[in-house]
Amino acid sequence: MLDNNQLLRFTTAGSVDDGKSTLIGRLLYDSKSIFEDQLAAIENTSKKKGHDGVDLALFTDGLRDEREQGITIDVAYRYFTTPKRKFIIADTPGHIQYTRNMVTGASTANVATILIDARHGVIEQTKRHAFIASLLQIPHIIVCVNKMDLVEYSEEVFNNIVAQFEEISSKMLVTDVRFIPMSALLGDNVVNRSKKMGWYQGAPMLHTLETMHISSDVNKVDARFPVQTVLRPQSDRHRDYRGYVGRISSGVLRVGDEVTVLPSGFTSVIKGINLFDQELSEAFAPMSVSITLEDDIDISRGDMIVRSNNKPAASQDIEVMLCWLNDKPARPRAKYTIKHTSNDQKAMIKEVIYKVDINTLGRVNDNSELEMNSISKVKIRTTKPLMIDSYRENRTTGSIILVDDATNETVAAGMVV
Ligand SMILES: Nc1nc2c(ncn2[C@@H]2O[C@H](COP(=O)(O)OP(=O)(O)OP(=O)(O)O)[C@@H](O)[C@H]2O)c(=O)[nH]1
Repeated sequence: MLDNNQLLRFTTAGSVDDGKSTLIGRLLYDSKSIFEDQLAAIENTSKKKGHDGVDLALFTDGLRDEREQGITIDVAYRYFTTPKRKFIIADTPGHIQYTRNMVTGASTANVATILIDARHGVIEQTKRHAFIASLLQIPHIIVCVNKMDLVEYSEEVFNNIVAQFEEISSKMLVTDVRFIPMSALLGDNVVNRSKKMGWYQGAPMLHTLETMHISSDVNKVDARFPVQTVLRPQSDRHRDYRGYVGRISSGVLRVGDEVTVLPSGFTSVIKGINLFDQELSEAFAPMSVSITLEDDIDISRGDMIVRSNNKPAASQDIEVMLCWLNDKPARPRAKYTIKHTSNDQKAMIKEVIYKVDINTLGRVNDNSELEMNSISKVKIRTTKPLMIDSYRENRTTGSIILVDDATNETVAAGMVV
Protein backbone atom coordinates (compact mmCIF):
# COMPACT_ATOMS: atom_id res chain seq x y z
CA MET A 1 0.00 0.00 0.00
CA LEU A 2 1.17 3.50 -0.75
CA ASP A 3 2.48 5.34 2.25
CA ASN A 4 1.38 8.98 2.39
CA ASN A 5 4.14 9.70 4.80
CA GLN A 6 6.75 9.12 2.12
CA LEU A 7 5.70 11.94 -0.16
CA LEU A 8 5.91 15.59 0.81
CA ARG A 9 4.67 18.37 -1.48
CA PHE A 10 5.83 21.89 -0.95
CA THR A 11 5.47 25.24 -2.65
CA THR A 12 7.91 28.10 -2.77
CA ALA A 13 6.84 31.71 -2.57
CA GLY A 14 8.81 34.91 -2.33
CA SER A 15 9.26 38.20 -4.09
CA VAL A 16 11.40 38.54 -7.16
CA ASP A 17 15.08 38.15 -6.25
CA ASP A 18 14.55 36.73 -2.79
CA GLY A 19 16.41 33.68 -4.03
CA LYS A 20 13.82 31.00 -4.76
CA SER A 21 15.63 29.58 -7.76
CA THR A 22 18.90 29.60 -5.89
CA LEU A 23 17.30 27.83 -2.92
CA ILE A 24 15.77 25.06 -5.04
CA GLY A 25 19.04 24.69 -6.92
CA ARG A 26 20.94 24.47 -3.63
CA LEU A 27 18.56 21.85 -2.24
CA LEU A 28 18.94 19.68 -5.31
CA TYR A 29 22.67 20.26 -5.64
CA ASP A 30 23.67 19.58 -2.05
CA SER A 31 21.33 16.62 -1.71
CA LYS A 32 22.91 15.30 -4.92
CA SER A 33 19.62 15.22 -6.77
CA ILE A 34 20.88 16.86 -9.95
CA PHE A 35 21.70 14.47 -12.77
CA GLU A 36 25.29 14.52 -13.91
CA ASP A 37 24.51 15.64 -17.45
CA GLN A 38 22.33 18.48 -16.15
CA LEU A 39 25.09 19.45 -13.77
CA ALA A 40 27.71 19.47 -16.54
CA ALA A 41 25.46 21.71 -18.64
CA ILE A 42 24.96 24.12 -15.73
CA GLU A 43 28.69 24.22 -14.96
CA ASN A 44 29.36 25.03 -18.59
CA THR A 45 26.84 27.84 -18.74
CA SER A 46 28.03 29.22 -15.40
CA LYS A 47 31.60 29.34 -16.74
CA LYS A 48 30.46 31.04 -19.95
CA LYS A 49 28.64 33.65 -17.89
CA GLY A 50 31.80 34.24 -15.90
CA HIS A 51 30.66 32.72 -12.56
CA ASP A 52 33.28 31.26 -10.25
CA GLY A 53 31.21 28.39 -8.99
CA VAL A 54 27.93 26.97 -10.18
CA ASP A 55 25.06 29.40 -10.76
CA LEU A 56 22.34 27.42 -9.03
CA ALA A 57 19.52 29.60 -10.32
CA LEU A 58 20.32 28.34 -13.82
CA PHE A 59 18.96 25.03 -12.80
CA THR A 60 15.42 26.15 -12.16
CA ASP A 61 15.57 28.87 -14.80
CA GLY A 62 16.19 26.15 -17.39
CA LEU A 63 13.14 24.43 -16.07
CA ARG A 64 11.14 27.63 -16.42
CA ASP A 65 12.09 28.01 -20.08
CA GLU A 66 10.66 24.58 -20.72
CA ARG A 67 7.53 25.66 -19.02
CA GLU A 68 7.14 28.94 -20.82
CA GLN A 69 6.68 26.97 -24.04
CA GLY A 70 3.94 24.82 -22.57
CA ILE A 71 1.49 27.60 -21.99
CA THR A 72 -1.16 25.52 -20.27
CA ILE A 73 0.64 25.04 -16.94
CA ASP A 74 1.57 27.90 -14.71
CA VAL A 75 3.37 25.90 -12.08
CA ALA A 76 6.50 23.86 -12.70
CA TYR A 77 6.95 20.70 -10.69
CA ARG A 78 10.36 19.46 -9.66
CA TYR A 79 10.83 16.04 -8.09
CA PHE A 80 13.63 14.84 -5.88
CA THR A 81 14.24 12.00 -3.49
CA THR A 82 16.38 11.44 -0.44
CA PRO A 83 16.64 8.15 1.44
CA LYS A 84 13.97 9.43 3.85
CA ARG A 85 11.33 10.92 1.56
CA LYS A 86 10.17 11.85 -1.91
CA PHE A 87 9.57 15.52 -2.59
CA ILE A 88 7.52 17.44 -5.10
CA ILE A 89 8.26 21.15 -5.34
CA ALA A 90 5.63 23.35 -6.95
CA ASP A 91 7.76 26.21 -8.17
CA THR A 92 5.78 29.38 -8.56
CA PRO A 93 7.52 32.43 -10.01
CA GLY A 94 7.44 35.66 -8.06
CA HIS A 95 5.85 37.96 -10.61
CA ILE A 96 2.43 39.55 -10.51
CA GLN A 97 0.54 36.30 -11.07
CA TYR A 98 1.83 34.90 -7.79
CA THR A 99 -1.57 34.55 -6.19
CA ARG A 100 -2.75 32.39 -9.03
CA ASN A 101 0.36 30.28 -8.96
CA MET A 102 0.32 29.85 -5.26
CA VAL A 103 -3.30 28.84 -5.27
CA THR A 104 -2.72 26.34 -8.07
CA GLY A 105 0.42 24.89 -6.56
CA ALA A 106 -0.74 24.98 -2.99
CA SER A 107 -4.04 23.15 -2.96
CA THR A 108 -2.34 19.81 -2.33
CA ALA A 109 0.77 21.06 -0.56
CA ASN A 110 1.88 19.88 2.85
CA VAL A 111 4.31 22.72 3.33
CA ALA A 112 4.51 26.32 2.10
CA THR A 113 7.97 27.80 2.13
CA ILE A 114 8.03 31.58 2.22
CA LEU A 115 11.28 33.33 1.43
CA ILE A 116 12.27 36.59 3.02
CA ASP A 117 15.32 38.63 2.09
CA ALA A 118 17.06 39.21 5.44
CA ARG A 119 17.93 42.75 4.37
CA HIS A 120 14.31 43.69 3.75
CA GLY A 121 12.41 41.74 6.41
CA VAL A 122 8.66 41.18 6.19
CA ILE A 123 7.17 43.09 3.26
CA GLU A 124 3.66 43.31 1.83
CA GLN A 125 4.29 40.32 -0.42
CA THR A 126 5.26 38.23 2.63
CA LYS A 127 1.97 39.11 4.29
CA ARG A 128 0.03 38.15 1.21
CA HIS A 129 1.85 34.84 0.87
CA ALA A 130 1.35 34.02 4.53
CA PHE A 131 -2.31 34.93 4.32
CA ILE A 132 -2.88 32.79 1.24
CA ALA A 133 -1.04 29.90 2.88
CA SER A 134 -3.32 30.22 5.90
CA LEU A 135 -6.39 30.57 3.70
CA LEU A 136 -5.41 27.42 1.82
CA GLN A 137 -4.70 25.82 5.18
CA ILE A 138 -1.37 24.49 4.10
CA PRO A 139 -0.57 22.57 7.27
CA HIS A 140 3.05 23.68 7.70
CA ILE A 141 4.91 26.88 6.91
CA ILE A 142 8.66 27.24 6.71
CA VAL A 143 9.86 30.83 6.70
CA CYS A 144 13.27 30.90 5.02
CA VAL A 145 15.14 34.00 6.09
CA ASN A 146 17.57 34.06 3.18
CA LYS A 147 20.70 36.05 2.35
CA MET A 148 21.91 35.92 5.95
CA ASP A 149 25.43 36.33 4.52
CA LEU A 150 24.49 39.91 3.58
CA VAL A 151 23.56 40.82 7.16
CA GLU A 152 26.67 39.30 8.74
CA TYR A 153 24.72 36.26 9.90
CA SER A 154 23.20 38.44 12.58
CA GLU A 155 21.03 36.75 15.17
CA GLU A 156 19.39 40.08 15.96
CA VAL A 157 18.29 40.62 12.36
CA PHE A 158 16.85 37.10 12.31
CA ASN A 159 15.02 37.52 15.62
CA ASN A 160 13.50 40.79 14.44
CA ILE A 161 12.14 39.11 11.32
CA VAL A 162 10.73 36.24 13.38
CA ALA A 163 8.96 38.79 15.59
CA GLN A 164 7.60 40.69 12.56
CA PHE A 165 6.28 37.50 11.03
CA GLU A 166 4.75 36.28 14.27
CA GLU A 167 2.93 39.54 14.65
CA ILE A 168 1.12 38.98 11.35
CA SER A 169 0.71 35.22 11.62
CA SER A 170 -0.90 35.50 15.04
CA LYS A 171 -3.90 37.00 13.25
CA MET A 172 -4.12 34.04 10.90
CA LEU A 173 -5.04 30.43 11.13
CA VAL A 174 -1.61 28.85 11.02
CA THR A 175 -0.56 26.10 13.34
CA ASP A 176 2.98 25.08 12.48
CA VAL A 177 5.51 27.77 11.51
CA ARG A 178 9.28 27.30 11.55
CA PHE A 179 11.95 29.85 10.87
CA ILE A 180 15.31 29.00 9.32
CA PRO A 181 18.13 31.52 8.85
CA MET A 182 20.01 30.61 5.69
CA SER A 183 22.15 31.55 2.77
CA ALA A 184 20.91 29.69 -0.29
CA LEU A 185 23.82 31.06 -2.28
CA LEU A 186 26.51 29.77 0.08
CA GLY A 187 24.63 26.72 1.29
CA ASP A 188 24.16 27.65 4.94
CA ASN A 189 21.34 25.70 6.65
CA VAL A 190 19.82 24.45 3.40
CA VAL A 191 21.13 20.88 3.35
CA ASN A 192 24.19 21.37 5.51
CA ARG A 193 24.28 22.99 8.91
CA SER A 194 25.82 26.46 8.87
CA LYS A 195 29.12 26.93 10.67
CA LYS A 196 28.53 30.67 10.77
CA MET A 197 25.29 30.68 12.76
CA GLY A 198 26.12 28.73 15.89
CA TRP A 199 23.33 30.65 17.66
CA TYR A 200 20.69 28.82 15.59
CA GLN A 201 19.62 25.65 17.39
CA GLY A 202 17.16 24.34 14.84
CA ALA A 203 17.69 21.99 11.92
CA PRO A 204 18.65 22.91 8.34
CA MET A 205 15.86 23.01 5.77
CA LEU A 206 16.24 19.54 4.26
CA HIS A 207 16.27 17.81 7.63
CA THR A 208 13.17 19.81 8.61
CA LEU A 209 11.40 18.69 5.44
CA GLU A 210 12.49 15.09 5.93
CA THR A 211 11.27 14.76 9.48
CA MET A 212 8.11 16.87 9.49
CA HIS A 213 5.03 15.00 10.70
CA ILE A 214 2.71 14.93 7.69
CA SER A 215 0.68 11.75 7.99
CA SER A 216 -2.16 13.62 9.70
CA ASP A 217 -2.32 16.19 6.89
CA VAL A 218 -4.89 14.19 4.92
CA ASN A 219 -8.50 13.77 5.96
CA LYS A 220 -8.88 10.05 6.61
CA VAL A 221 -12.39 10.26 8.01
CA ASP A 222 -14.86 11.53 5.42
CA ALA A 223 -14.95 9.23 2.40
CA ARG A 224 -15.54 11.28 -0.77
CA PHE A 225 -15.28 9.83 -4.25
CA PRO A 226 -16.16 12.23 -7.09
CA VAL A 227 -16.83 10.21 -10.25
CA GLN A 228 -14.77 11.37 -13.21
CA THR A 229 -15.60 8.70 -15.80
CA VAL A 230 -17.88 5.73 -16.11
CA LEU A 231 -16.23 2.70 -17.70
CA ARG A 232 -18.36 0.39 -19.76
CA PRO A 233 -16.05 -1.97 -21.61
CA GLN A 234 -17.65 -3.16 -24.84
CA SER A 235 -16.16 -6.66 -25.04
CA ASP A 236 -18.50 -9.58 -24.29
CA ARG A 237 -16.42 -10.91 -21.49
CA HIS A 238 -16.77 -7.68 -19.49
CA ARG A 239 -20.31 -6.88 -20.57
CA ASP A 240 -21.61 -6.53 -17.03
CA TYR A 241 -18.69 -4.48 -15.81
CA ARG A 242 -19.47 -0.91 -14.96
CA GLY A 243 -16.64 0.85 -13.19
CA TYR A 244 -16.62 4.33 -11.76
CA VAL A 245 -13.27 5.97 -12.10
CA GLY A 246 -12.01 8.87 -10.04
CA ARG A 247 -9.68 10.02 -7.36
CA ILE A 248 -10.58 9.58 -3.72
CA SER A 249 -10.62 13.11 -2.28
CA SER A 250 -10.55 12.03 1.31
CA GLY A 251 -11.19 9.12 3.62
CA VAL A 252 -11.09 5.40 3.03
CA LEU A 253 -13.41 3.16 0.97
CA ARG A 254 -13.61 -0.59 1.51
CA VAL A 255 -15.23 -3.45 -0.35
CA GLY A 256 -18.54 -4.12 1.45
CA ASP A 257 -19.08 -0.49 2.50
CA GLU A 258 -22.63 0.76 2.21
CA VAL A 259 -22.54 3.83 0.02
CA THR A 260 -24.85 6.56 -1.24
CA VAL A 261 -24.59 8.12 -4.66
CA LEU A 262 -25.16 11.87 -4.73
CA PRO A 263 -27.16 13.78 -5.83
CA SER A 264 -29.60 10.92 -6.63
CA GLY A 265 -29.47 9.45 -3.12
CA PHE A 266 -29.52 5.81 -4.33
CA THR A 267 -27.68 3.40 -2.08
CA SER A 268 -25.61 0.34 -2.82
CA VAL A 269 -22.61 -1.62 -1.58
CA ILE A 270 -19.04 -1.51 -2.92
CA LYS A 271 -18.42 -4.73 -4.83
CA GLY A 272 -14.86 -4.18 -5.97
CA ILE A 273 -12.02 -1.66 -6.06
CA ASN A 274 -9.44 -1.75 -8.82
CA LEU A 275 -6.12 -0.02 -9.23
CA PHE A 276 -5.09 -0.82 -12.80
CA ASP A 277 -5.14 -4.64 -12.84
CA GLN A 278 -4.88 -5.00 -9.11
CA GLU A 279 -7.91 -5.82 -6.96
CA LEU A 280 -7.88 -4.02 -3.64
CA SER A 281 -9.92 -4.52 -0.51
CA GLU A 282 -9.57 -0.85 0.45
CA ALA A 283 -8.35 2.40 -1.01
CA PHE A 284 -7.77 5.85 0.45
CA ALA A 285 -7.06 9.44 -0.55
CA PRO A 286 -5.41 10.47 -2.82
CA MET A 287 -5.50 7.20 -4.81
CA SER A 288 -7.10 7.07 -8.26
CA VAL A 289 -9.18 3.90 -8.55
CA SER A 290 -12.08 2.26 -10.33
CA ILE A 291 -15.01 1.15 -8.19
CA THR A 292 -17.85 -1.28 -8.94
CA LEU A 293 -21.13 -1.46 -7.04
CA GLU A 294 -23.48 -4.37 -6.30
CA ASP A 295 -26.46 -2.59 -7.86
CA ASP A 296 -27.03 -1.20 -11.28
CA ILE A 297 -27.49 2.51 -10.60
CA ASP A 298 -27.46 5.38 -13.05
CA ILE A 299 -24.27 7.27 -12.23
CA SER A 300 -22.50 9.86 -14.32
CA ARG A 301 -19.54 12.20 -14.21
CA GLY A 302 -19.95 14.81 -11.50
CA ASP A 303 -21.79 12.46 -9.13
CA MET A 304 -20.19 11.64 -5.82
CA ILE A 305 -20.01 8.31 -4.00
CA VAL A 306 -19.86 8.66 -0.21
CA ARG A 307 -20.42 6.44 2.78
CA SER A 308 -24.13 6.42 3.66
CA ASN A 309 -23.62 7.49 7.25
CA ASN A 310 -21.36 10.44 6.40
CA LYS A 311 -22.58 12.76 3.66
CA PRO A 312 -21.54 16.23 2.50
CA ALA A 313 -24.11 19.03 2.32
CA ALA A 314 -25.96 19.52 -0.95
CA SER A 315 -26.31 23.23 -1.57
CA GLN A 316 -26.93 25.81 -4.26
CA ASP A 317 -25.93 28.72 -2.06
CA ILE A 318 -22.38 28.68 -0.86
CA GLU A 319 -20.16 31.13 0.94
CA VAL A 320 -16.54 31.13 -0.11
CA MET A 321 -13.33 33.04 0.46
CA LEU A 322 -12.52 33.99 -3.10
CA CYS A 323 -9.11 34.89 -4.56
CA TRP A 324 -9.61 36.79 -7.79
CA LEU A 325 -6.93 35.71 -10.25
CA ASN A 326 -7.71 37.53 -13.46
CA ASP A 327 -6.71 40.99 -14.61
CA LYS A 328 -10.29 41.57 -15.70
CA PRO A 329 -12.24 42.31 -12.48
CA ALA A 330 -15.35 40.35 -11.55
CA ARG A 331 -18.43 41.68 -13.25
CA PRO A 332 -21.32 42.26 -10.85
CA ARG A 333 -23.83 39.42 -11.02
CA ALA A 334 -21.97 37.94 -13.96
CA LYS A 335 -22.32 34.23 -14.71
CA TYR A 336 -19.38 31.89 -14.58
CA THR A 337 -18.84 28.17 -14.76
CA ILE A 338 -18.10 26.82 -11.31
CA LYS A 339 -15.90 23.74 -11.16
CA HIS A 340 -16.15 21.62 -8.06
CA THR A 341 -14.44 18.22 -8.03
CA SER A 342 -15.61 16.61 -11.28
CA ASN A 343 -18.82 18.62 -11.34
CA ASP A 344 -19.29 21.71 -13.55
CA GLN A 345 -22.28 24.02 -13.14
CA LYS A 346 -23.25 27.59 -13.90
CA ALA A 347 -22.89 30.07 -11.08
CA MET A 348 -23.31 33.70 -10.20
CA ILE A 349 -21.56 35.83 -7.59
CA LYS A 350 -24.57 37.11 -5.73
CA GLU A 351 -22.99 39.25 -3.08
CA VAL A 352 -19.63 40.40 -1.77
CA ILE A 353 -19.85 40.12 1.99
CA TYR A 354 -16.50 41.80 2.66
CA LYS A 355 -13.05 42.23 1.24
CA VAL A 356 -9.83 41.56 3.10
CA ASP A 357 -7.31 44.38 3.47
CA ILE A 358 -4.05 42.53 3.07
CA ASN A 359 -2.09 45.04 5.13
CA THR A 360 -4.20 45.03 8.23
CA LEU A 361 -5.96 41.69 7.56
CA GLY A 362 -9.11 43.57 8.52
CA ARG A 363 -12.44 43.40 6.73
CA VAL A 364 -13.46 46.22 4.41
CA ASN A 365 -16.98 46.78 3.24
CA ASP A 366 -16.78 48.33 -0.16
CA ASN A 367 -18.81 47.64 -3.22
CA SER A 368 -16.03 48.07 -5.73
CA GLU A 369 -15.18 45.34 -8.18
CA LEU A 370 -13.15 42.28 -7.25
CA GLU A 371 -9.75 42.98 -8.71
CA MET A 372 -6.79 40.81 -9.50
CA ASN A 373 -5.22 39.35 -6.32
CA SER A 374 -8.08 40.56 -4.16
CA ILE A 375 -9.38 38.25 -1.47
CA SER A 376 -12.98 38.51 -0.39
CA LYS A 377 -15.82 36.60 1.16
CA VAL A 378 -18.68 36.17 -1.30
CA LYS A 379 -22.00 34.41 -1.75
CA ILE A 380 -22.32 32.25 -4.84
CA ARG A 381 -25.52 30.77 -6.25
CA THR A 382 -25.28 27.72 -8.51
CA THR A 383 -27.89 26.38 -10.95
CA LYS A 384 -27.77 22.89 -9.42
CA PRO A 385 -26.71 21.74 -5.95
CA LEU A 386 -23.05 20.97 -5.27
CA MET A 387 -22.02 18.34 -2.74
CA ILE A 388 -19.76 20.40 -0.55
CA ASP A 389 -17.77 20.21 2.63
CA SER A 390 -16.09 23.13 4.30
CA TYR A 391 -12.54 23.66 3.11
CA ARG A 392 -11.40 23.22 6.68
CA GLU A 393 -12.68 19.65 6.62
CA ASN A 394 -11.77 18.79 3.10
CA ARG A 395 -9.38 20.63 0.83
CA THR A 396 -10.81 19.01 -2.33
CA THR A 397 -14.56 18.96 -1.83
CA GLY A 398 -14.28 22.32 -0.06
CA SER A 399 -12.69 24.19 -2.96
CA ILE A 400 -14.06 25.62 -6.18
CA ILE A 401 -12.78 27.53 -9.18
CA LEU A 402 -14.62 29.94 -11.45
CA VAL A 403 -14.08 29.91 -15.20
CA ASP A 404 -15.12 32.69 -17.56
CA ASP A 405 -17.13 31.04 -20.32
CA ALA A 406 -16.24 33.68 -22.87
CA THR A 407 -12.48 33.28 -22.55
CA ASN A 408 -12.25 29.88 -20.88
CA GLU A 409 -9.84 31.37 -18.33
CA THR A 410 -9.76 30.45 -14.66
CA VAL A 411 -10.68 33.73 -13.03
CA ALA A 412 -10.95 32.82 -9.35
CA ALA A 413 -10.30 30.13 -6.77
CA GLY A 414 -12.39 29.80 -3.65
CA MET A 415 -12.48 27.99 -0.34
CA VAL A 416 -15.88 27.05 1.11
CA VAL A 417 -16.34 28.63 4.51
N1 LIG B 1 24.31 37.02 -1.15
C1 LIG B 1 23.31 36.18 -1.44
N2 LIG B 1 22.73 36.25 -2.64
C2 LIG B 1 21.75 35.38 -2.92
C3 LIG B 1 21.31 34.41 -1.99
N3 LIG B 1 20.32 33.68 -2.56
C4 LIG B 1 20.14 34.19 -3.79
N4 LIG B 1 21.01 35.21 -4.02
C5 LIG B 1 21.14 36.04 -5.22
O1 LIG B 1 19.94 36.77 -5.41
C6 LIG B 1 19.65 36.92 -6.79
C7 LIG B 1 18.25 36.38 -7.07
O2 LIG B 1 18.25 34.99 -6.89
P1 LIG B 1 17.19 34.05 -7.60
O3 LIG B 1 17.40 32.70 -7.09
O4 LIG B 1 17.24 34.25 -9.06
O5 LIG B 1 15.91 34.67 -6.95
P2 LIG B 1 14.40 34.74 -7.34
O6 LIG B 1 14.22 36.03 -8.04
O7 LIG B 1 13.63 34.52 -6.09
O8 LIG B 1 14.14 33.65 -8.31
P3 LIG B 1 12.91 33.57 -9.24
O9 LIG B 1 11.97 34.72 -9.04
O10 LIG B 1 12.35 32.31 -8.77
O11 LIG B 1 13.55 33.52 -10.59
C8 LIG B 1 20.74 36.15 -7.53
O12 LIG B 1 21.71 37.06 -7.94
C9 LIG B 1 21.28 35.20 -6.46
O13 LIG B 1 22.62 34.85 -6.69
C10 LIG B 1 21.97 34.36 -0.71
O14 LIG B 1 21.67 33.54 0.15
N5 LIG B 1 22.95 35.27 -0.50
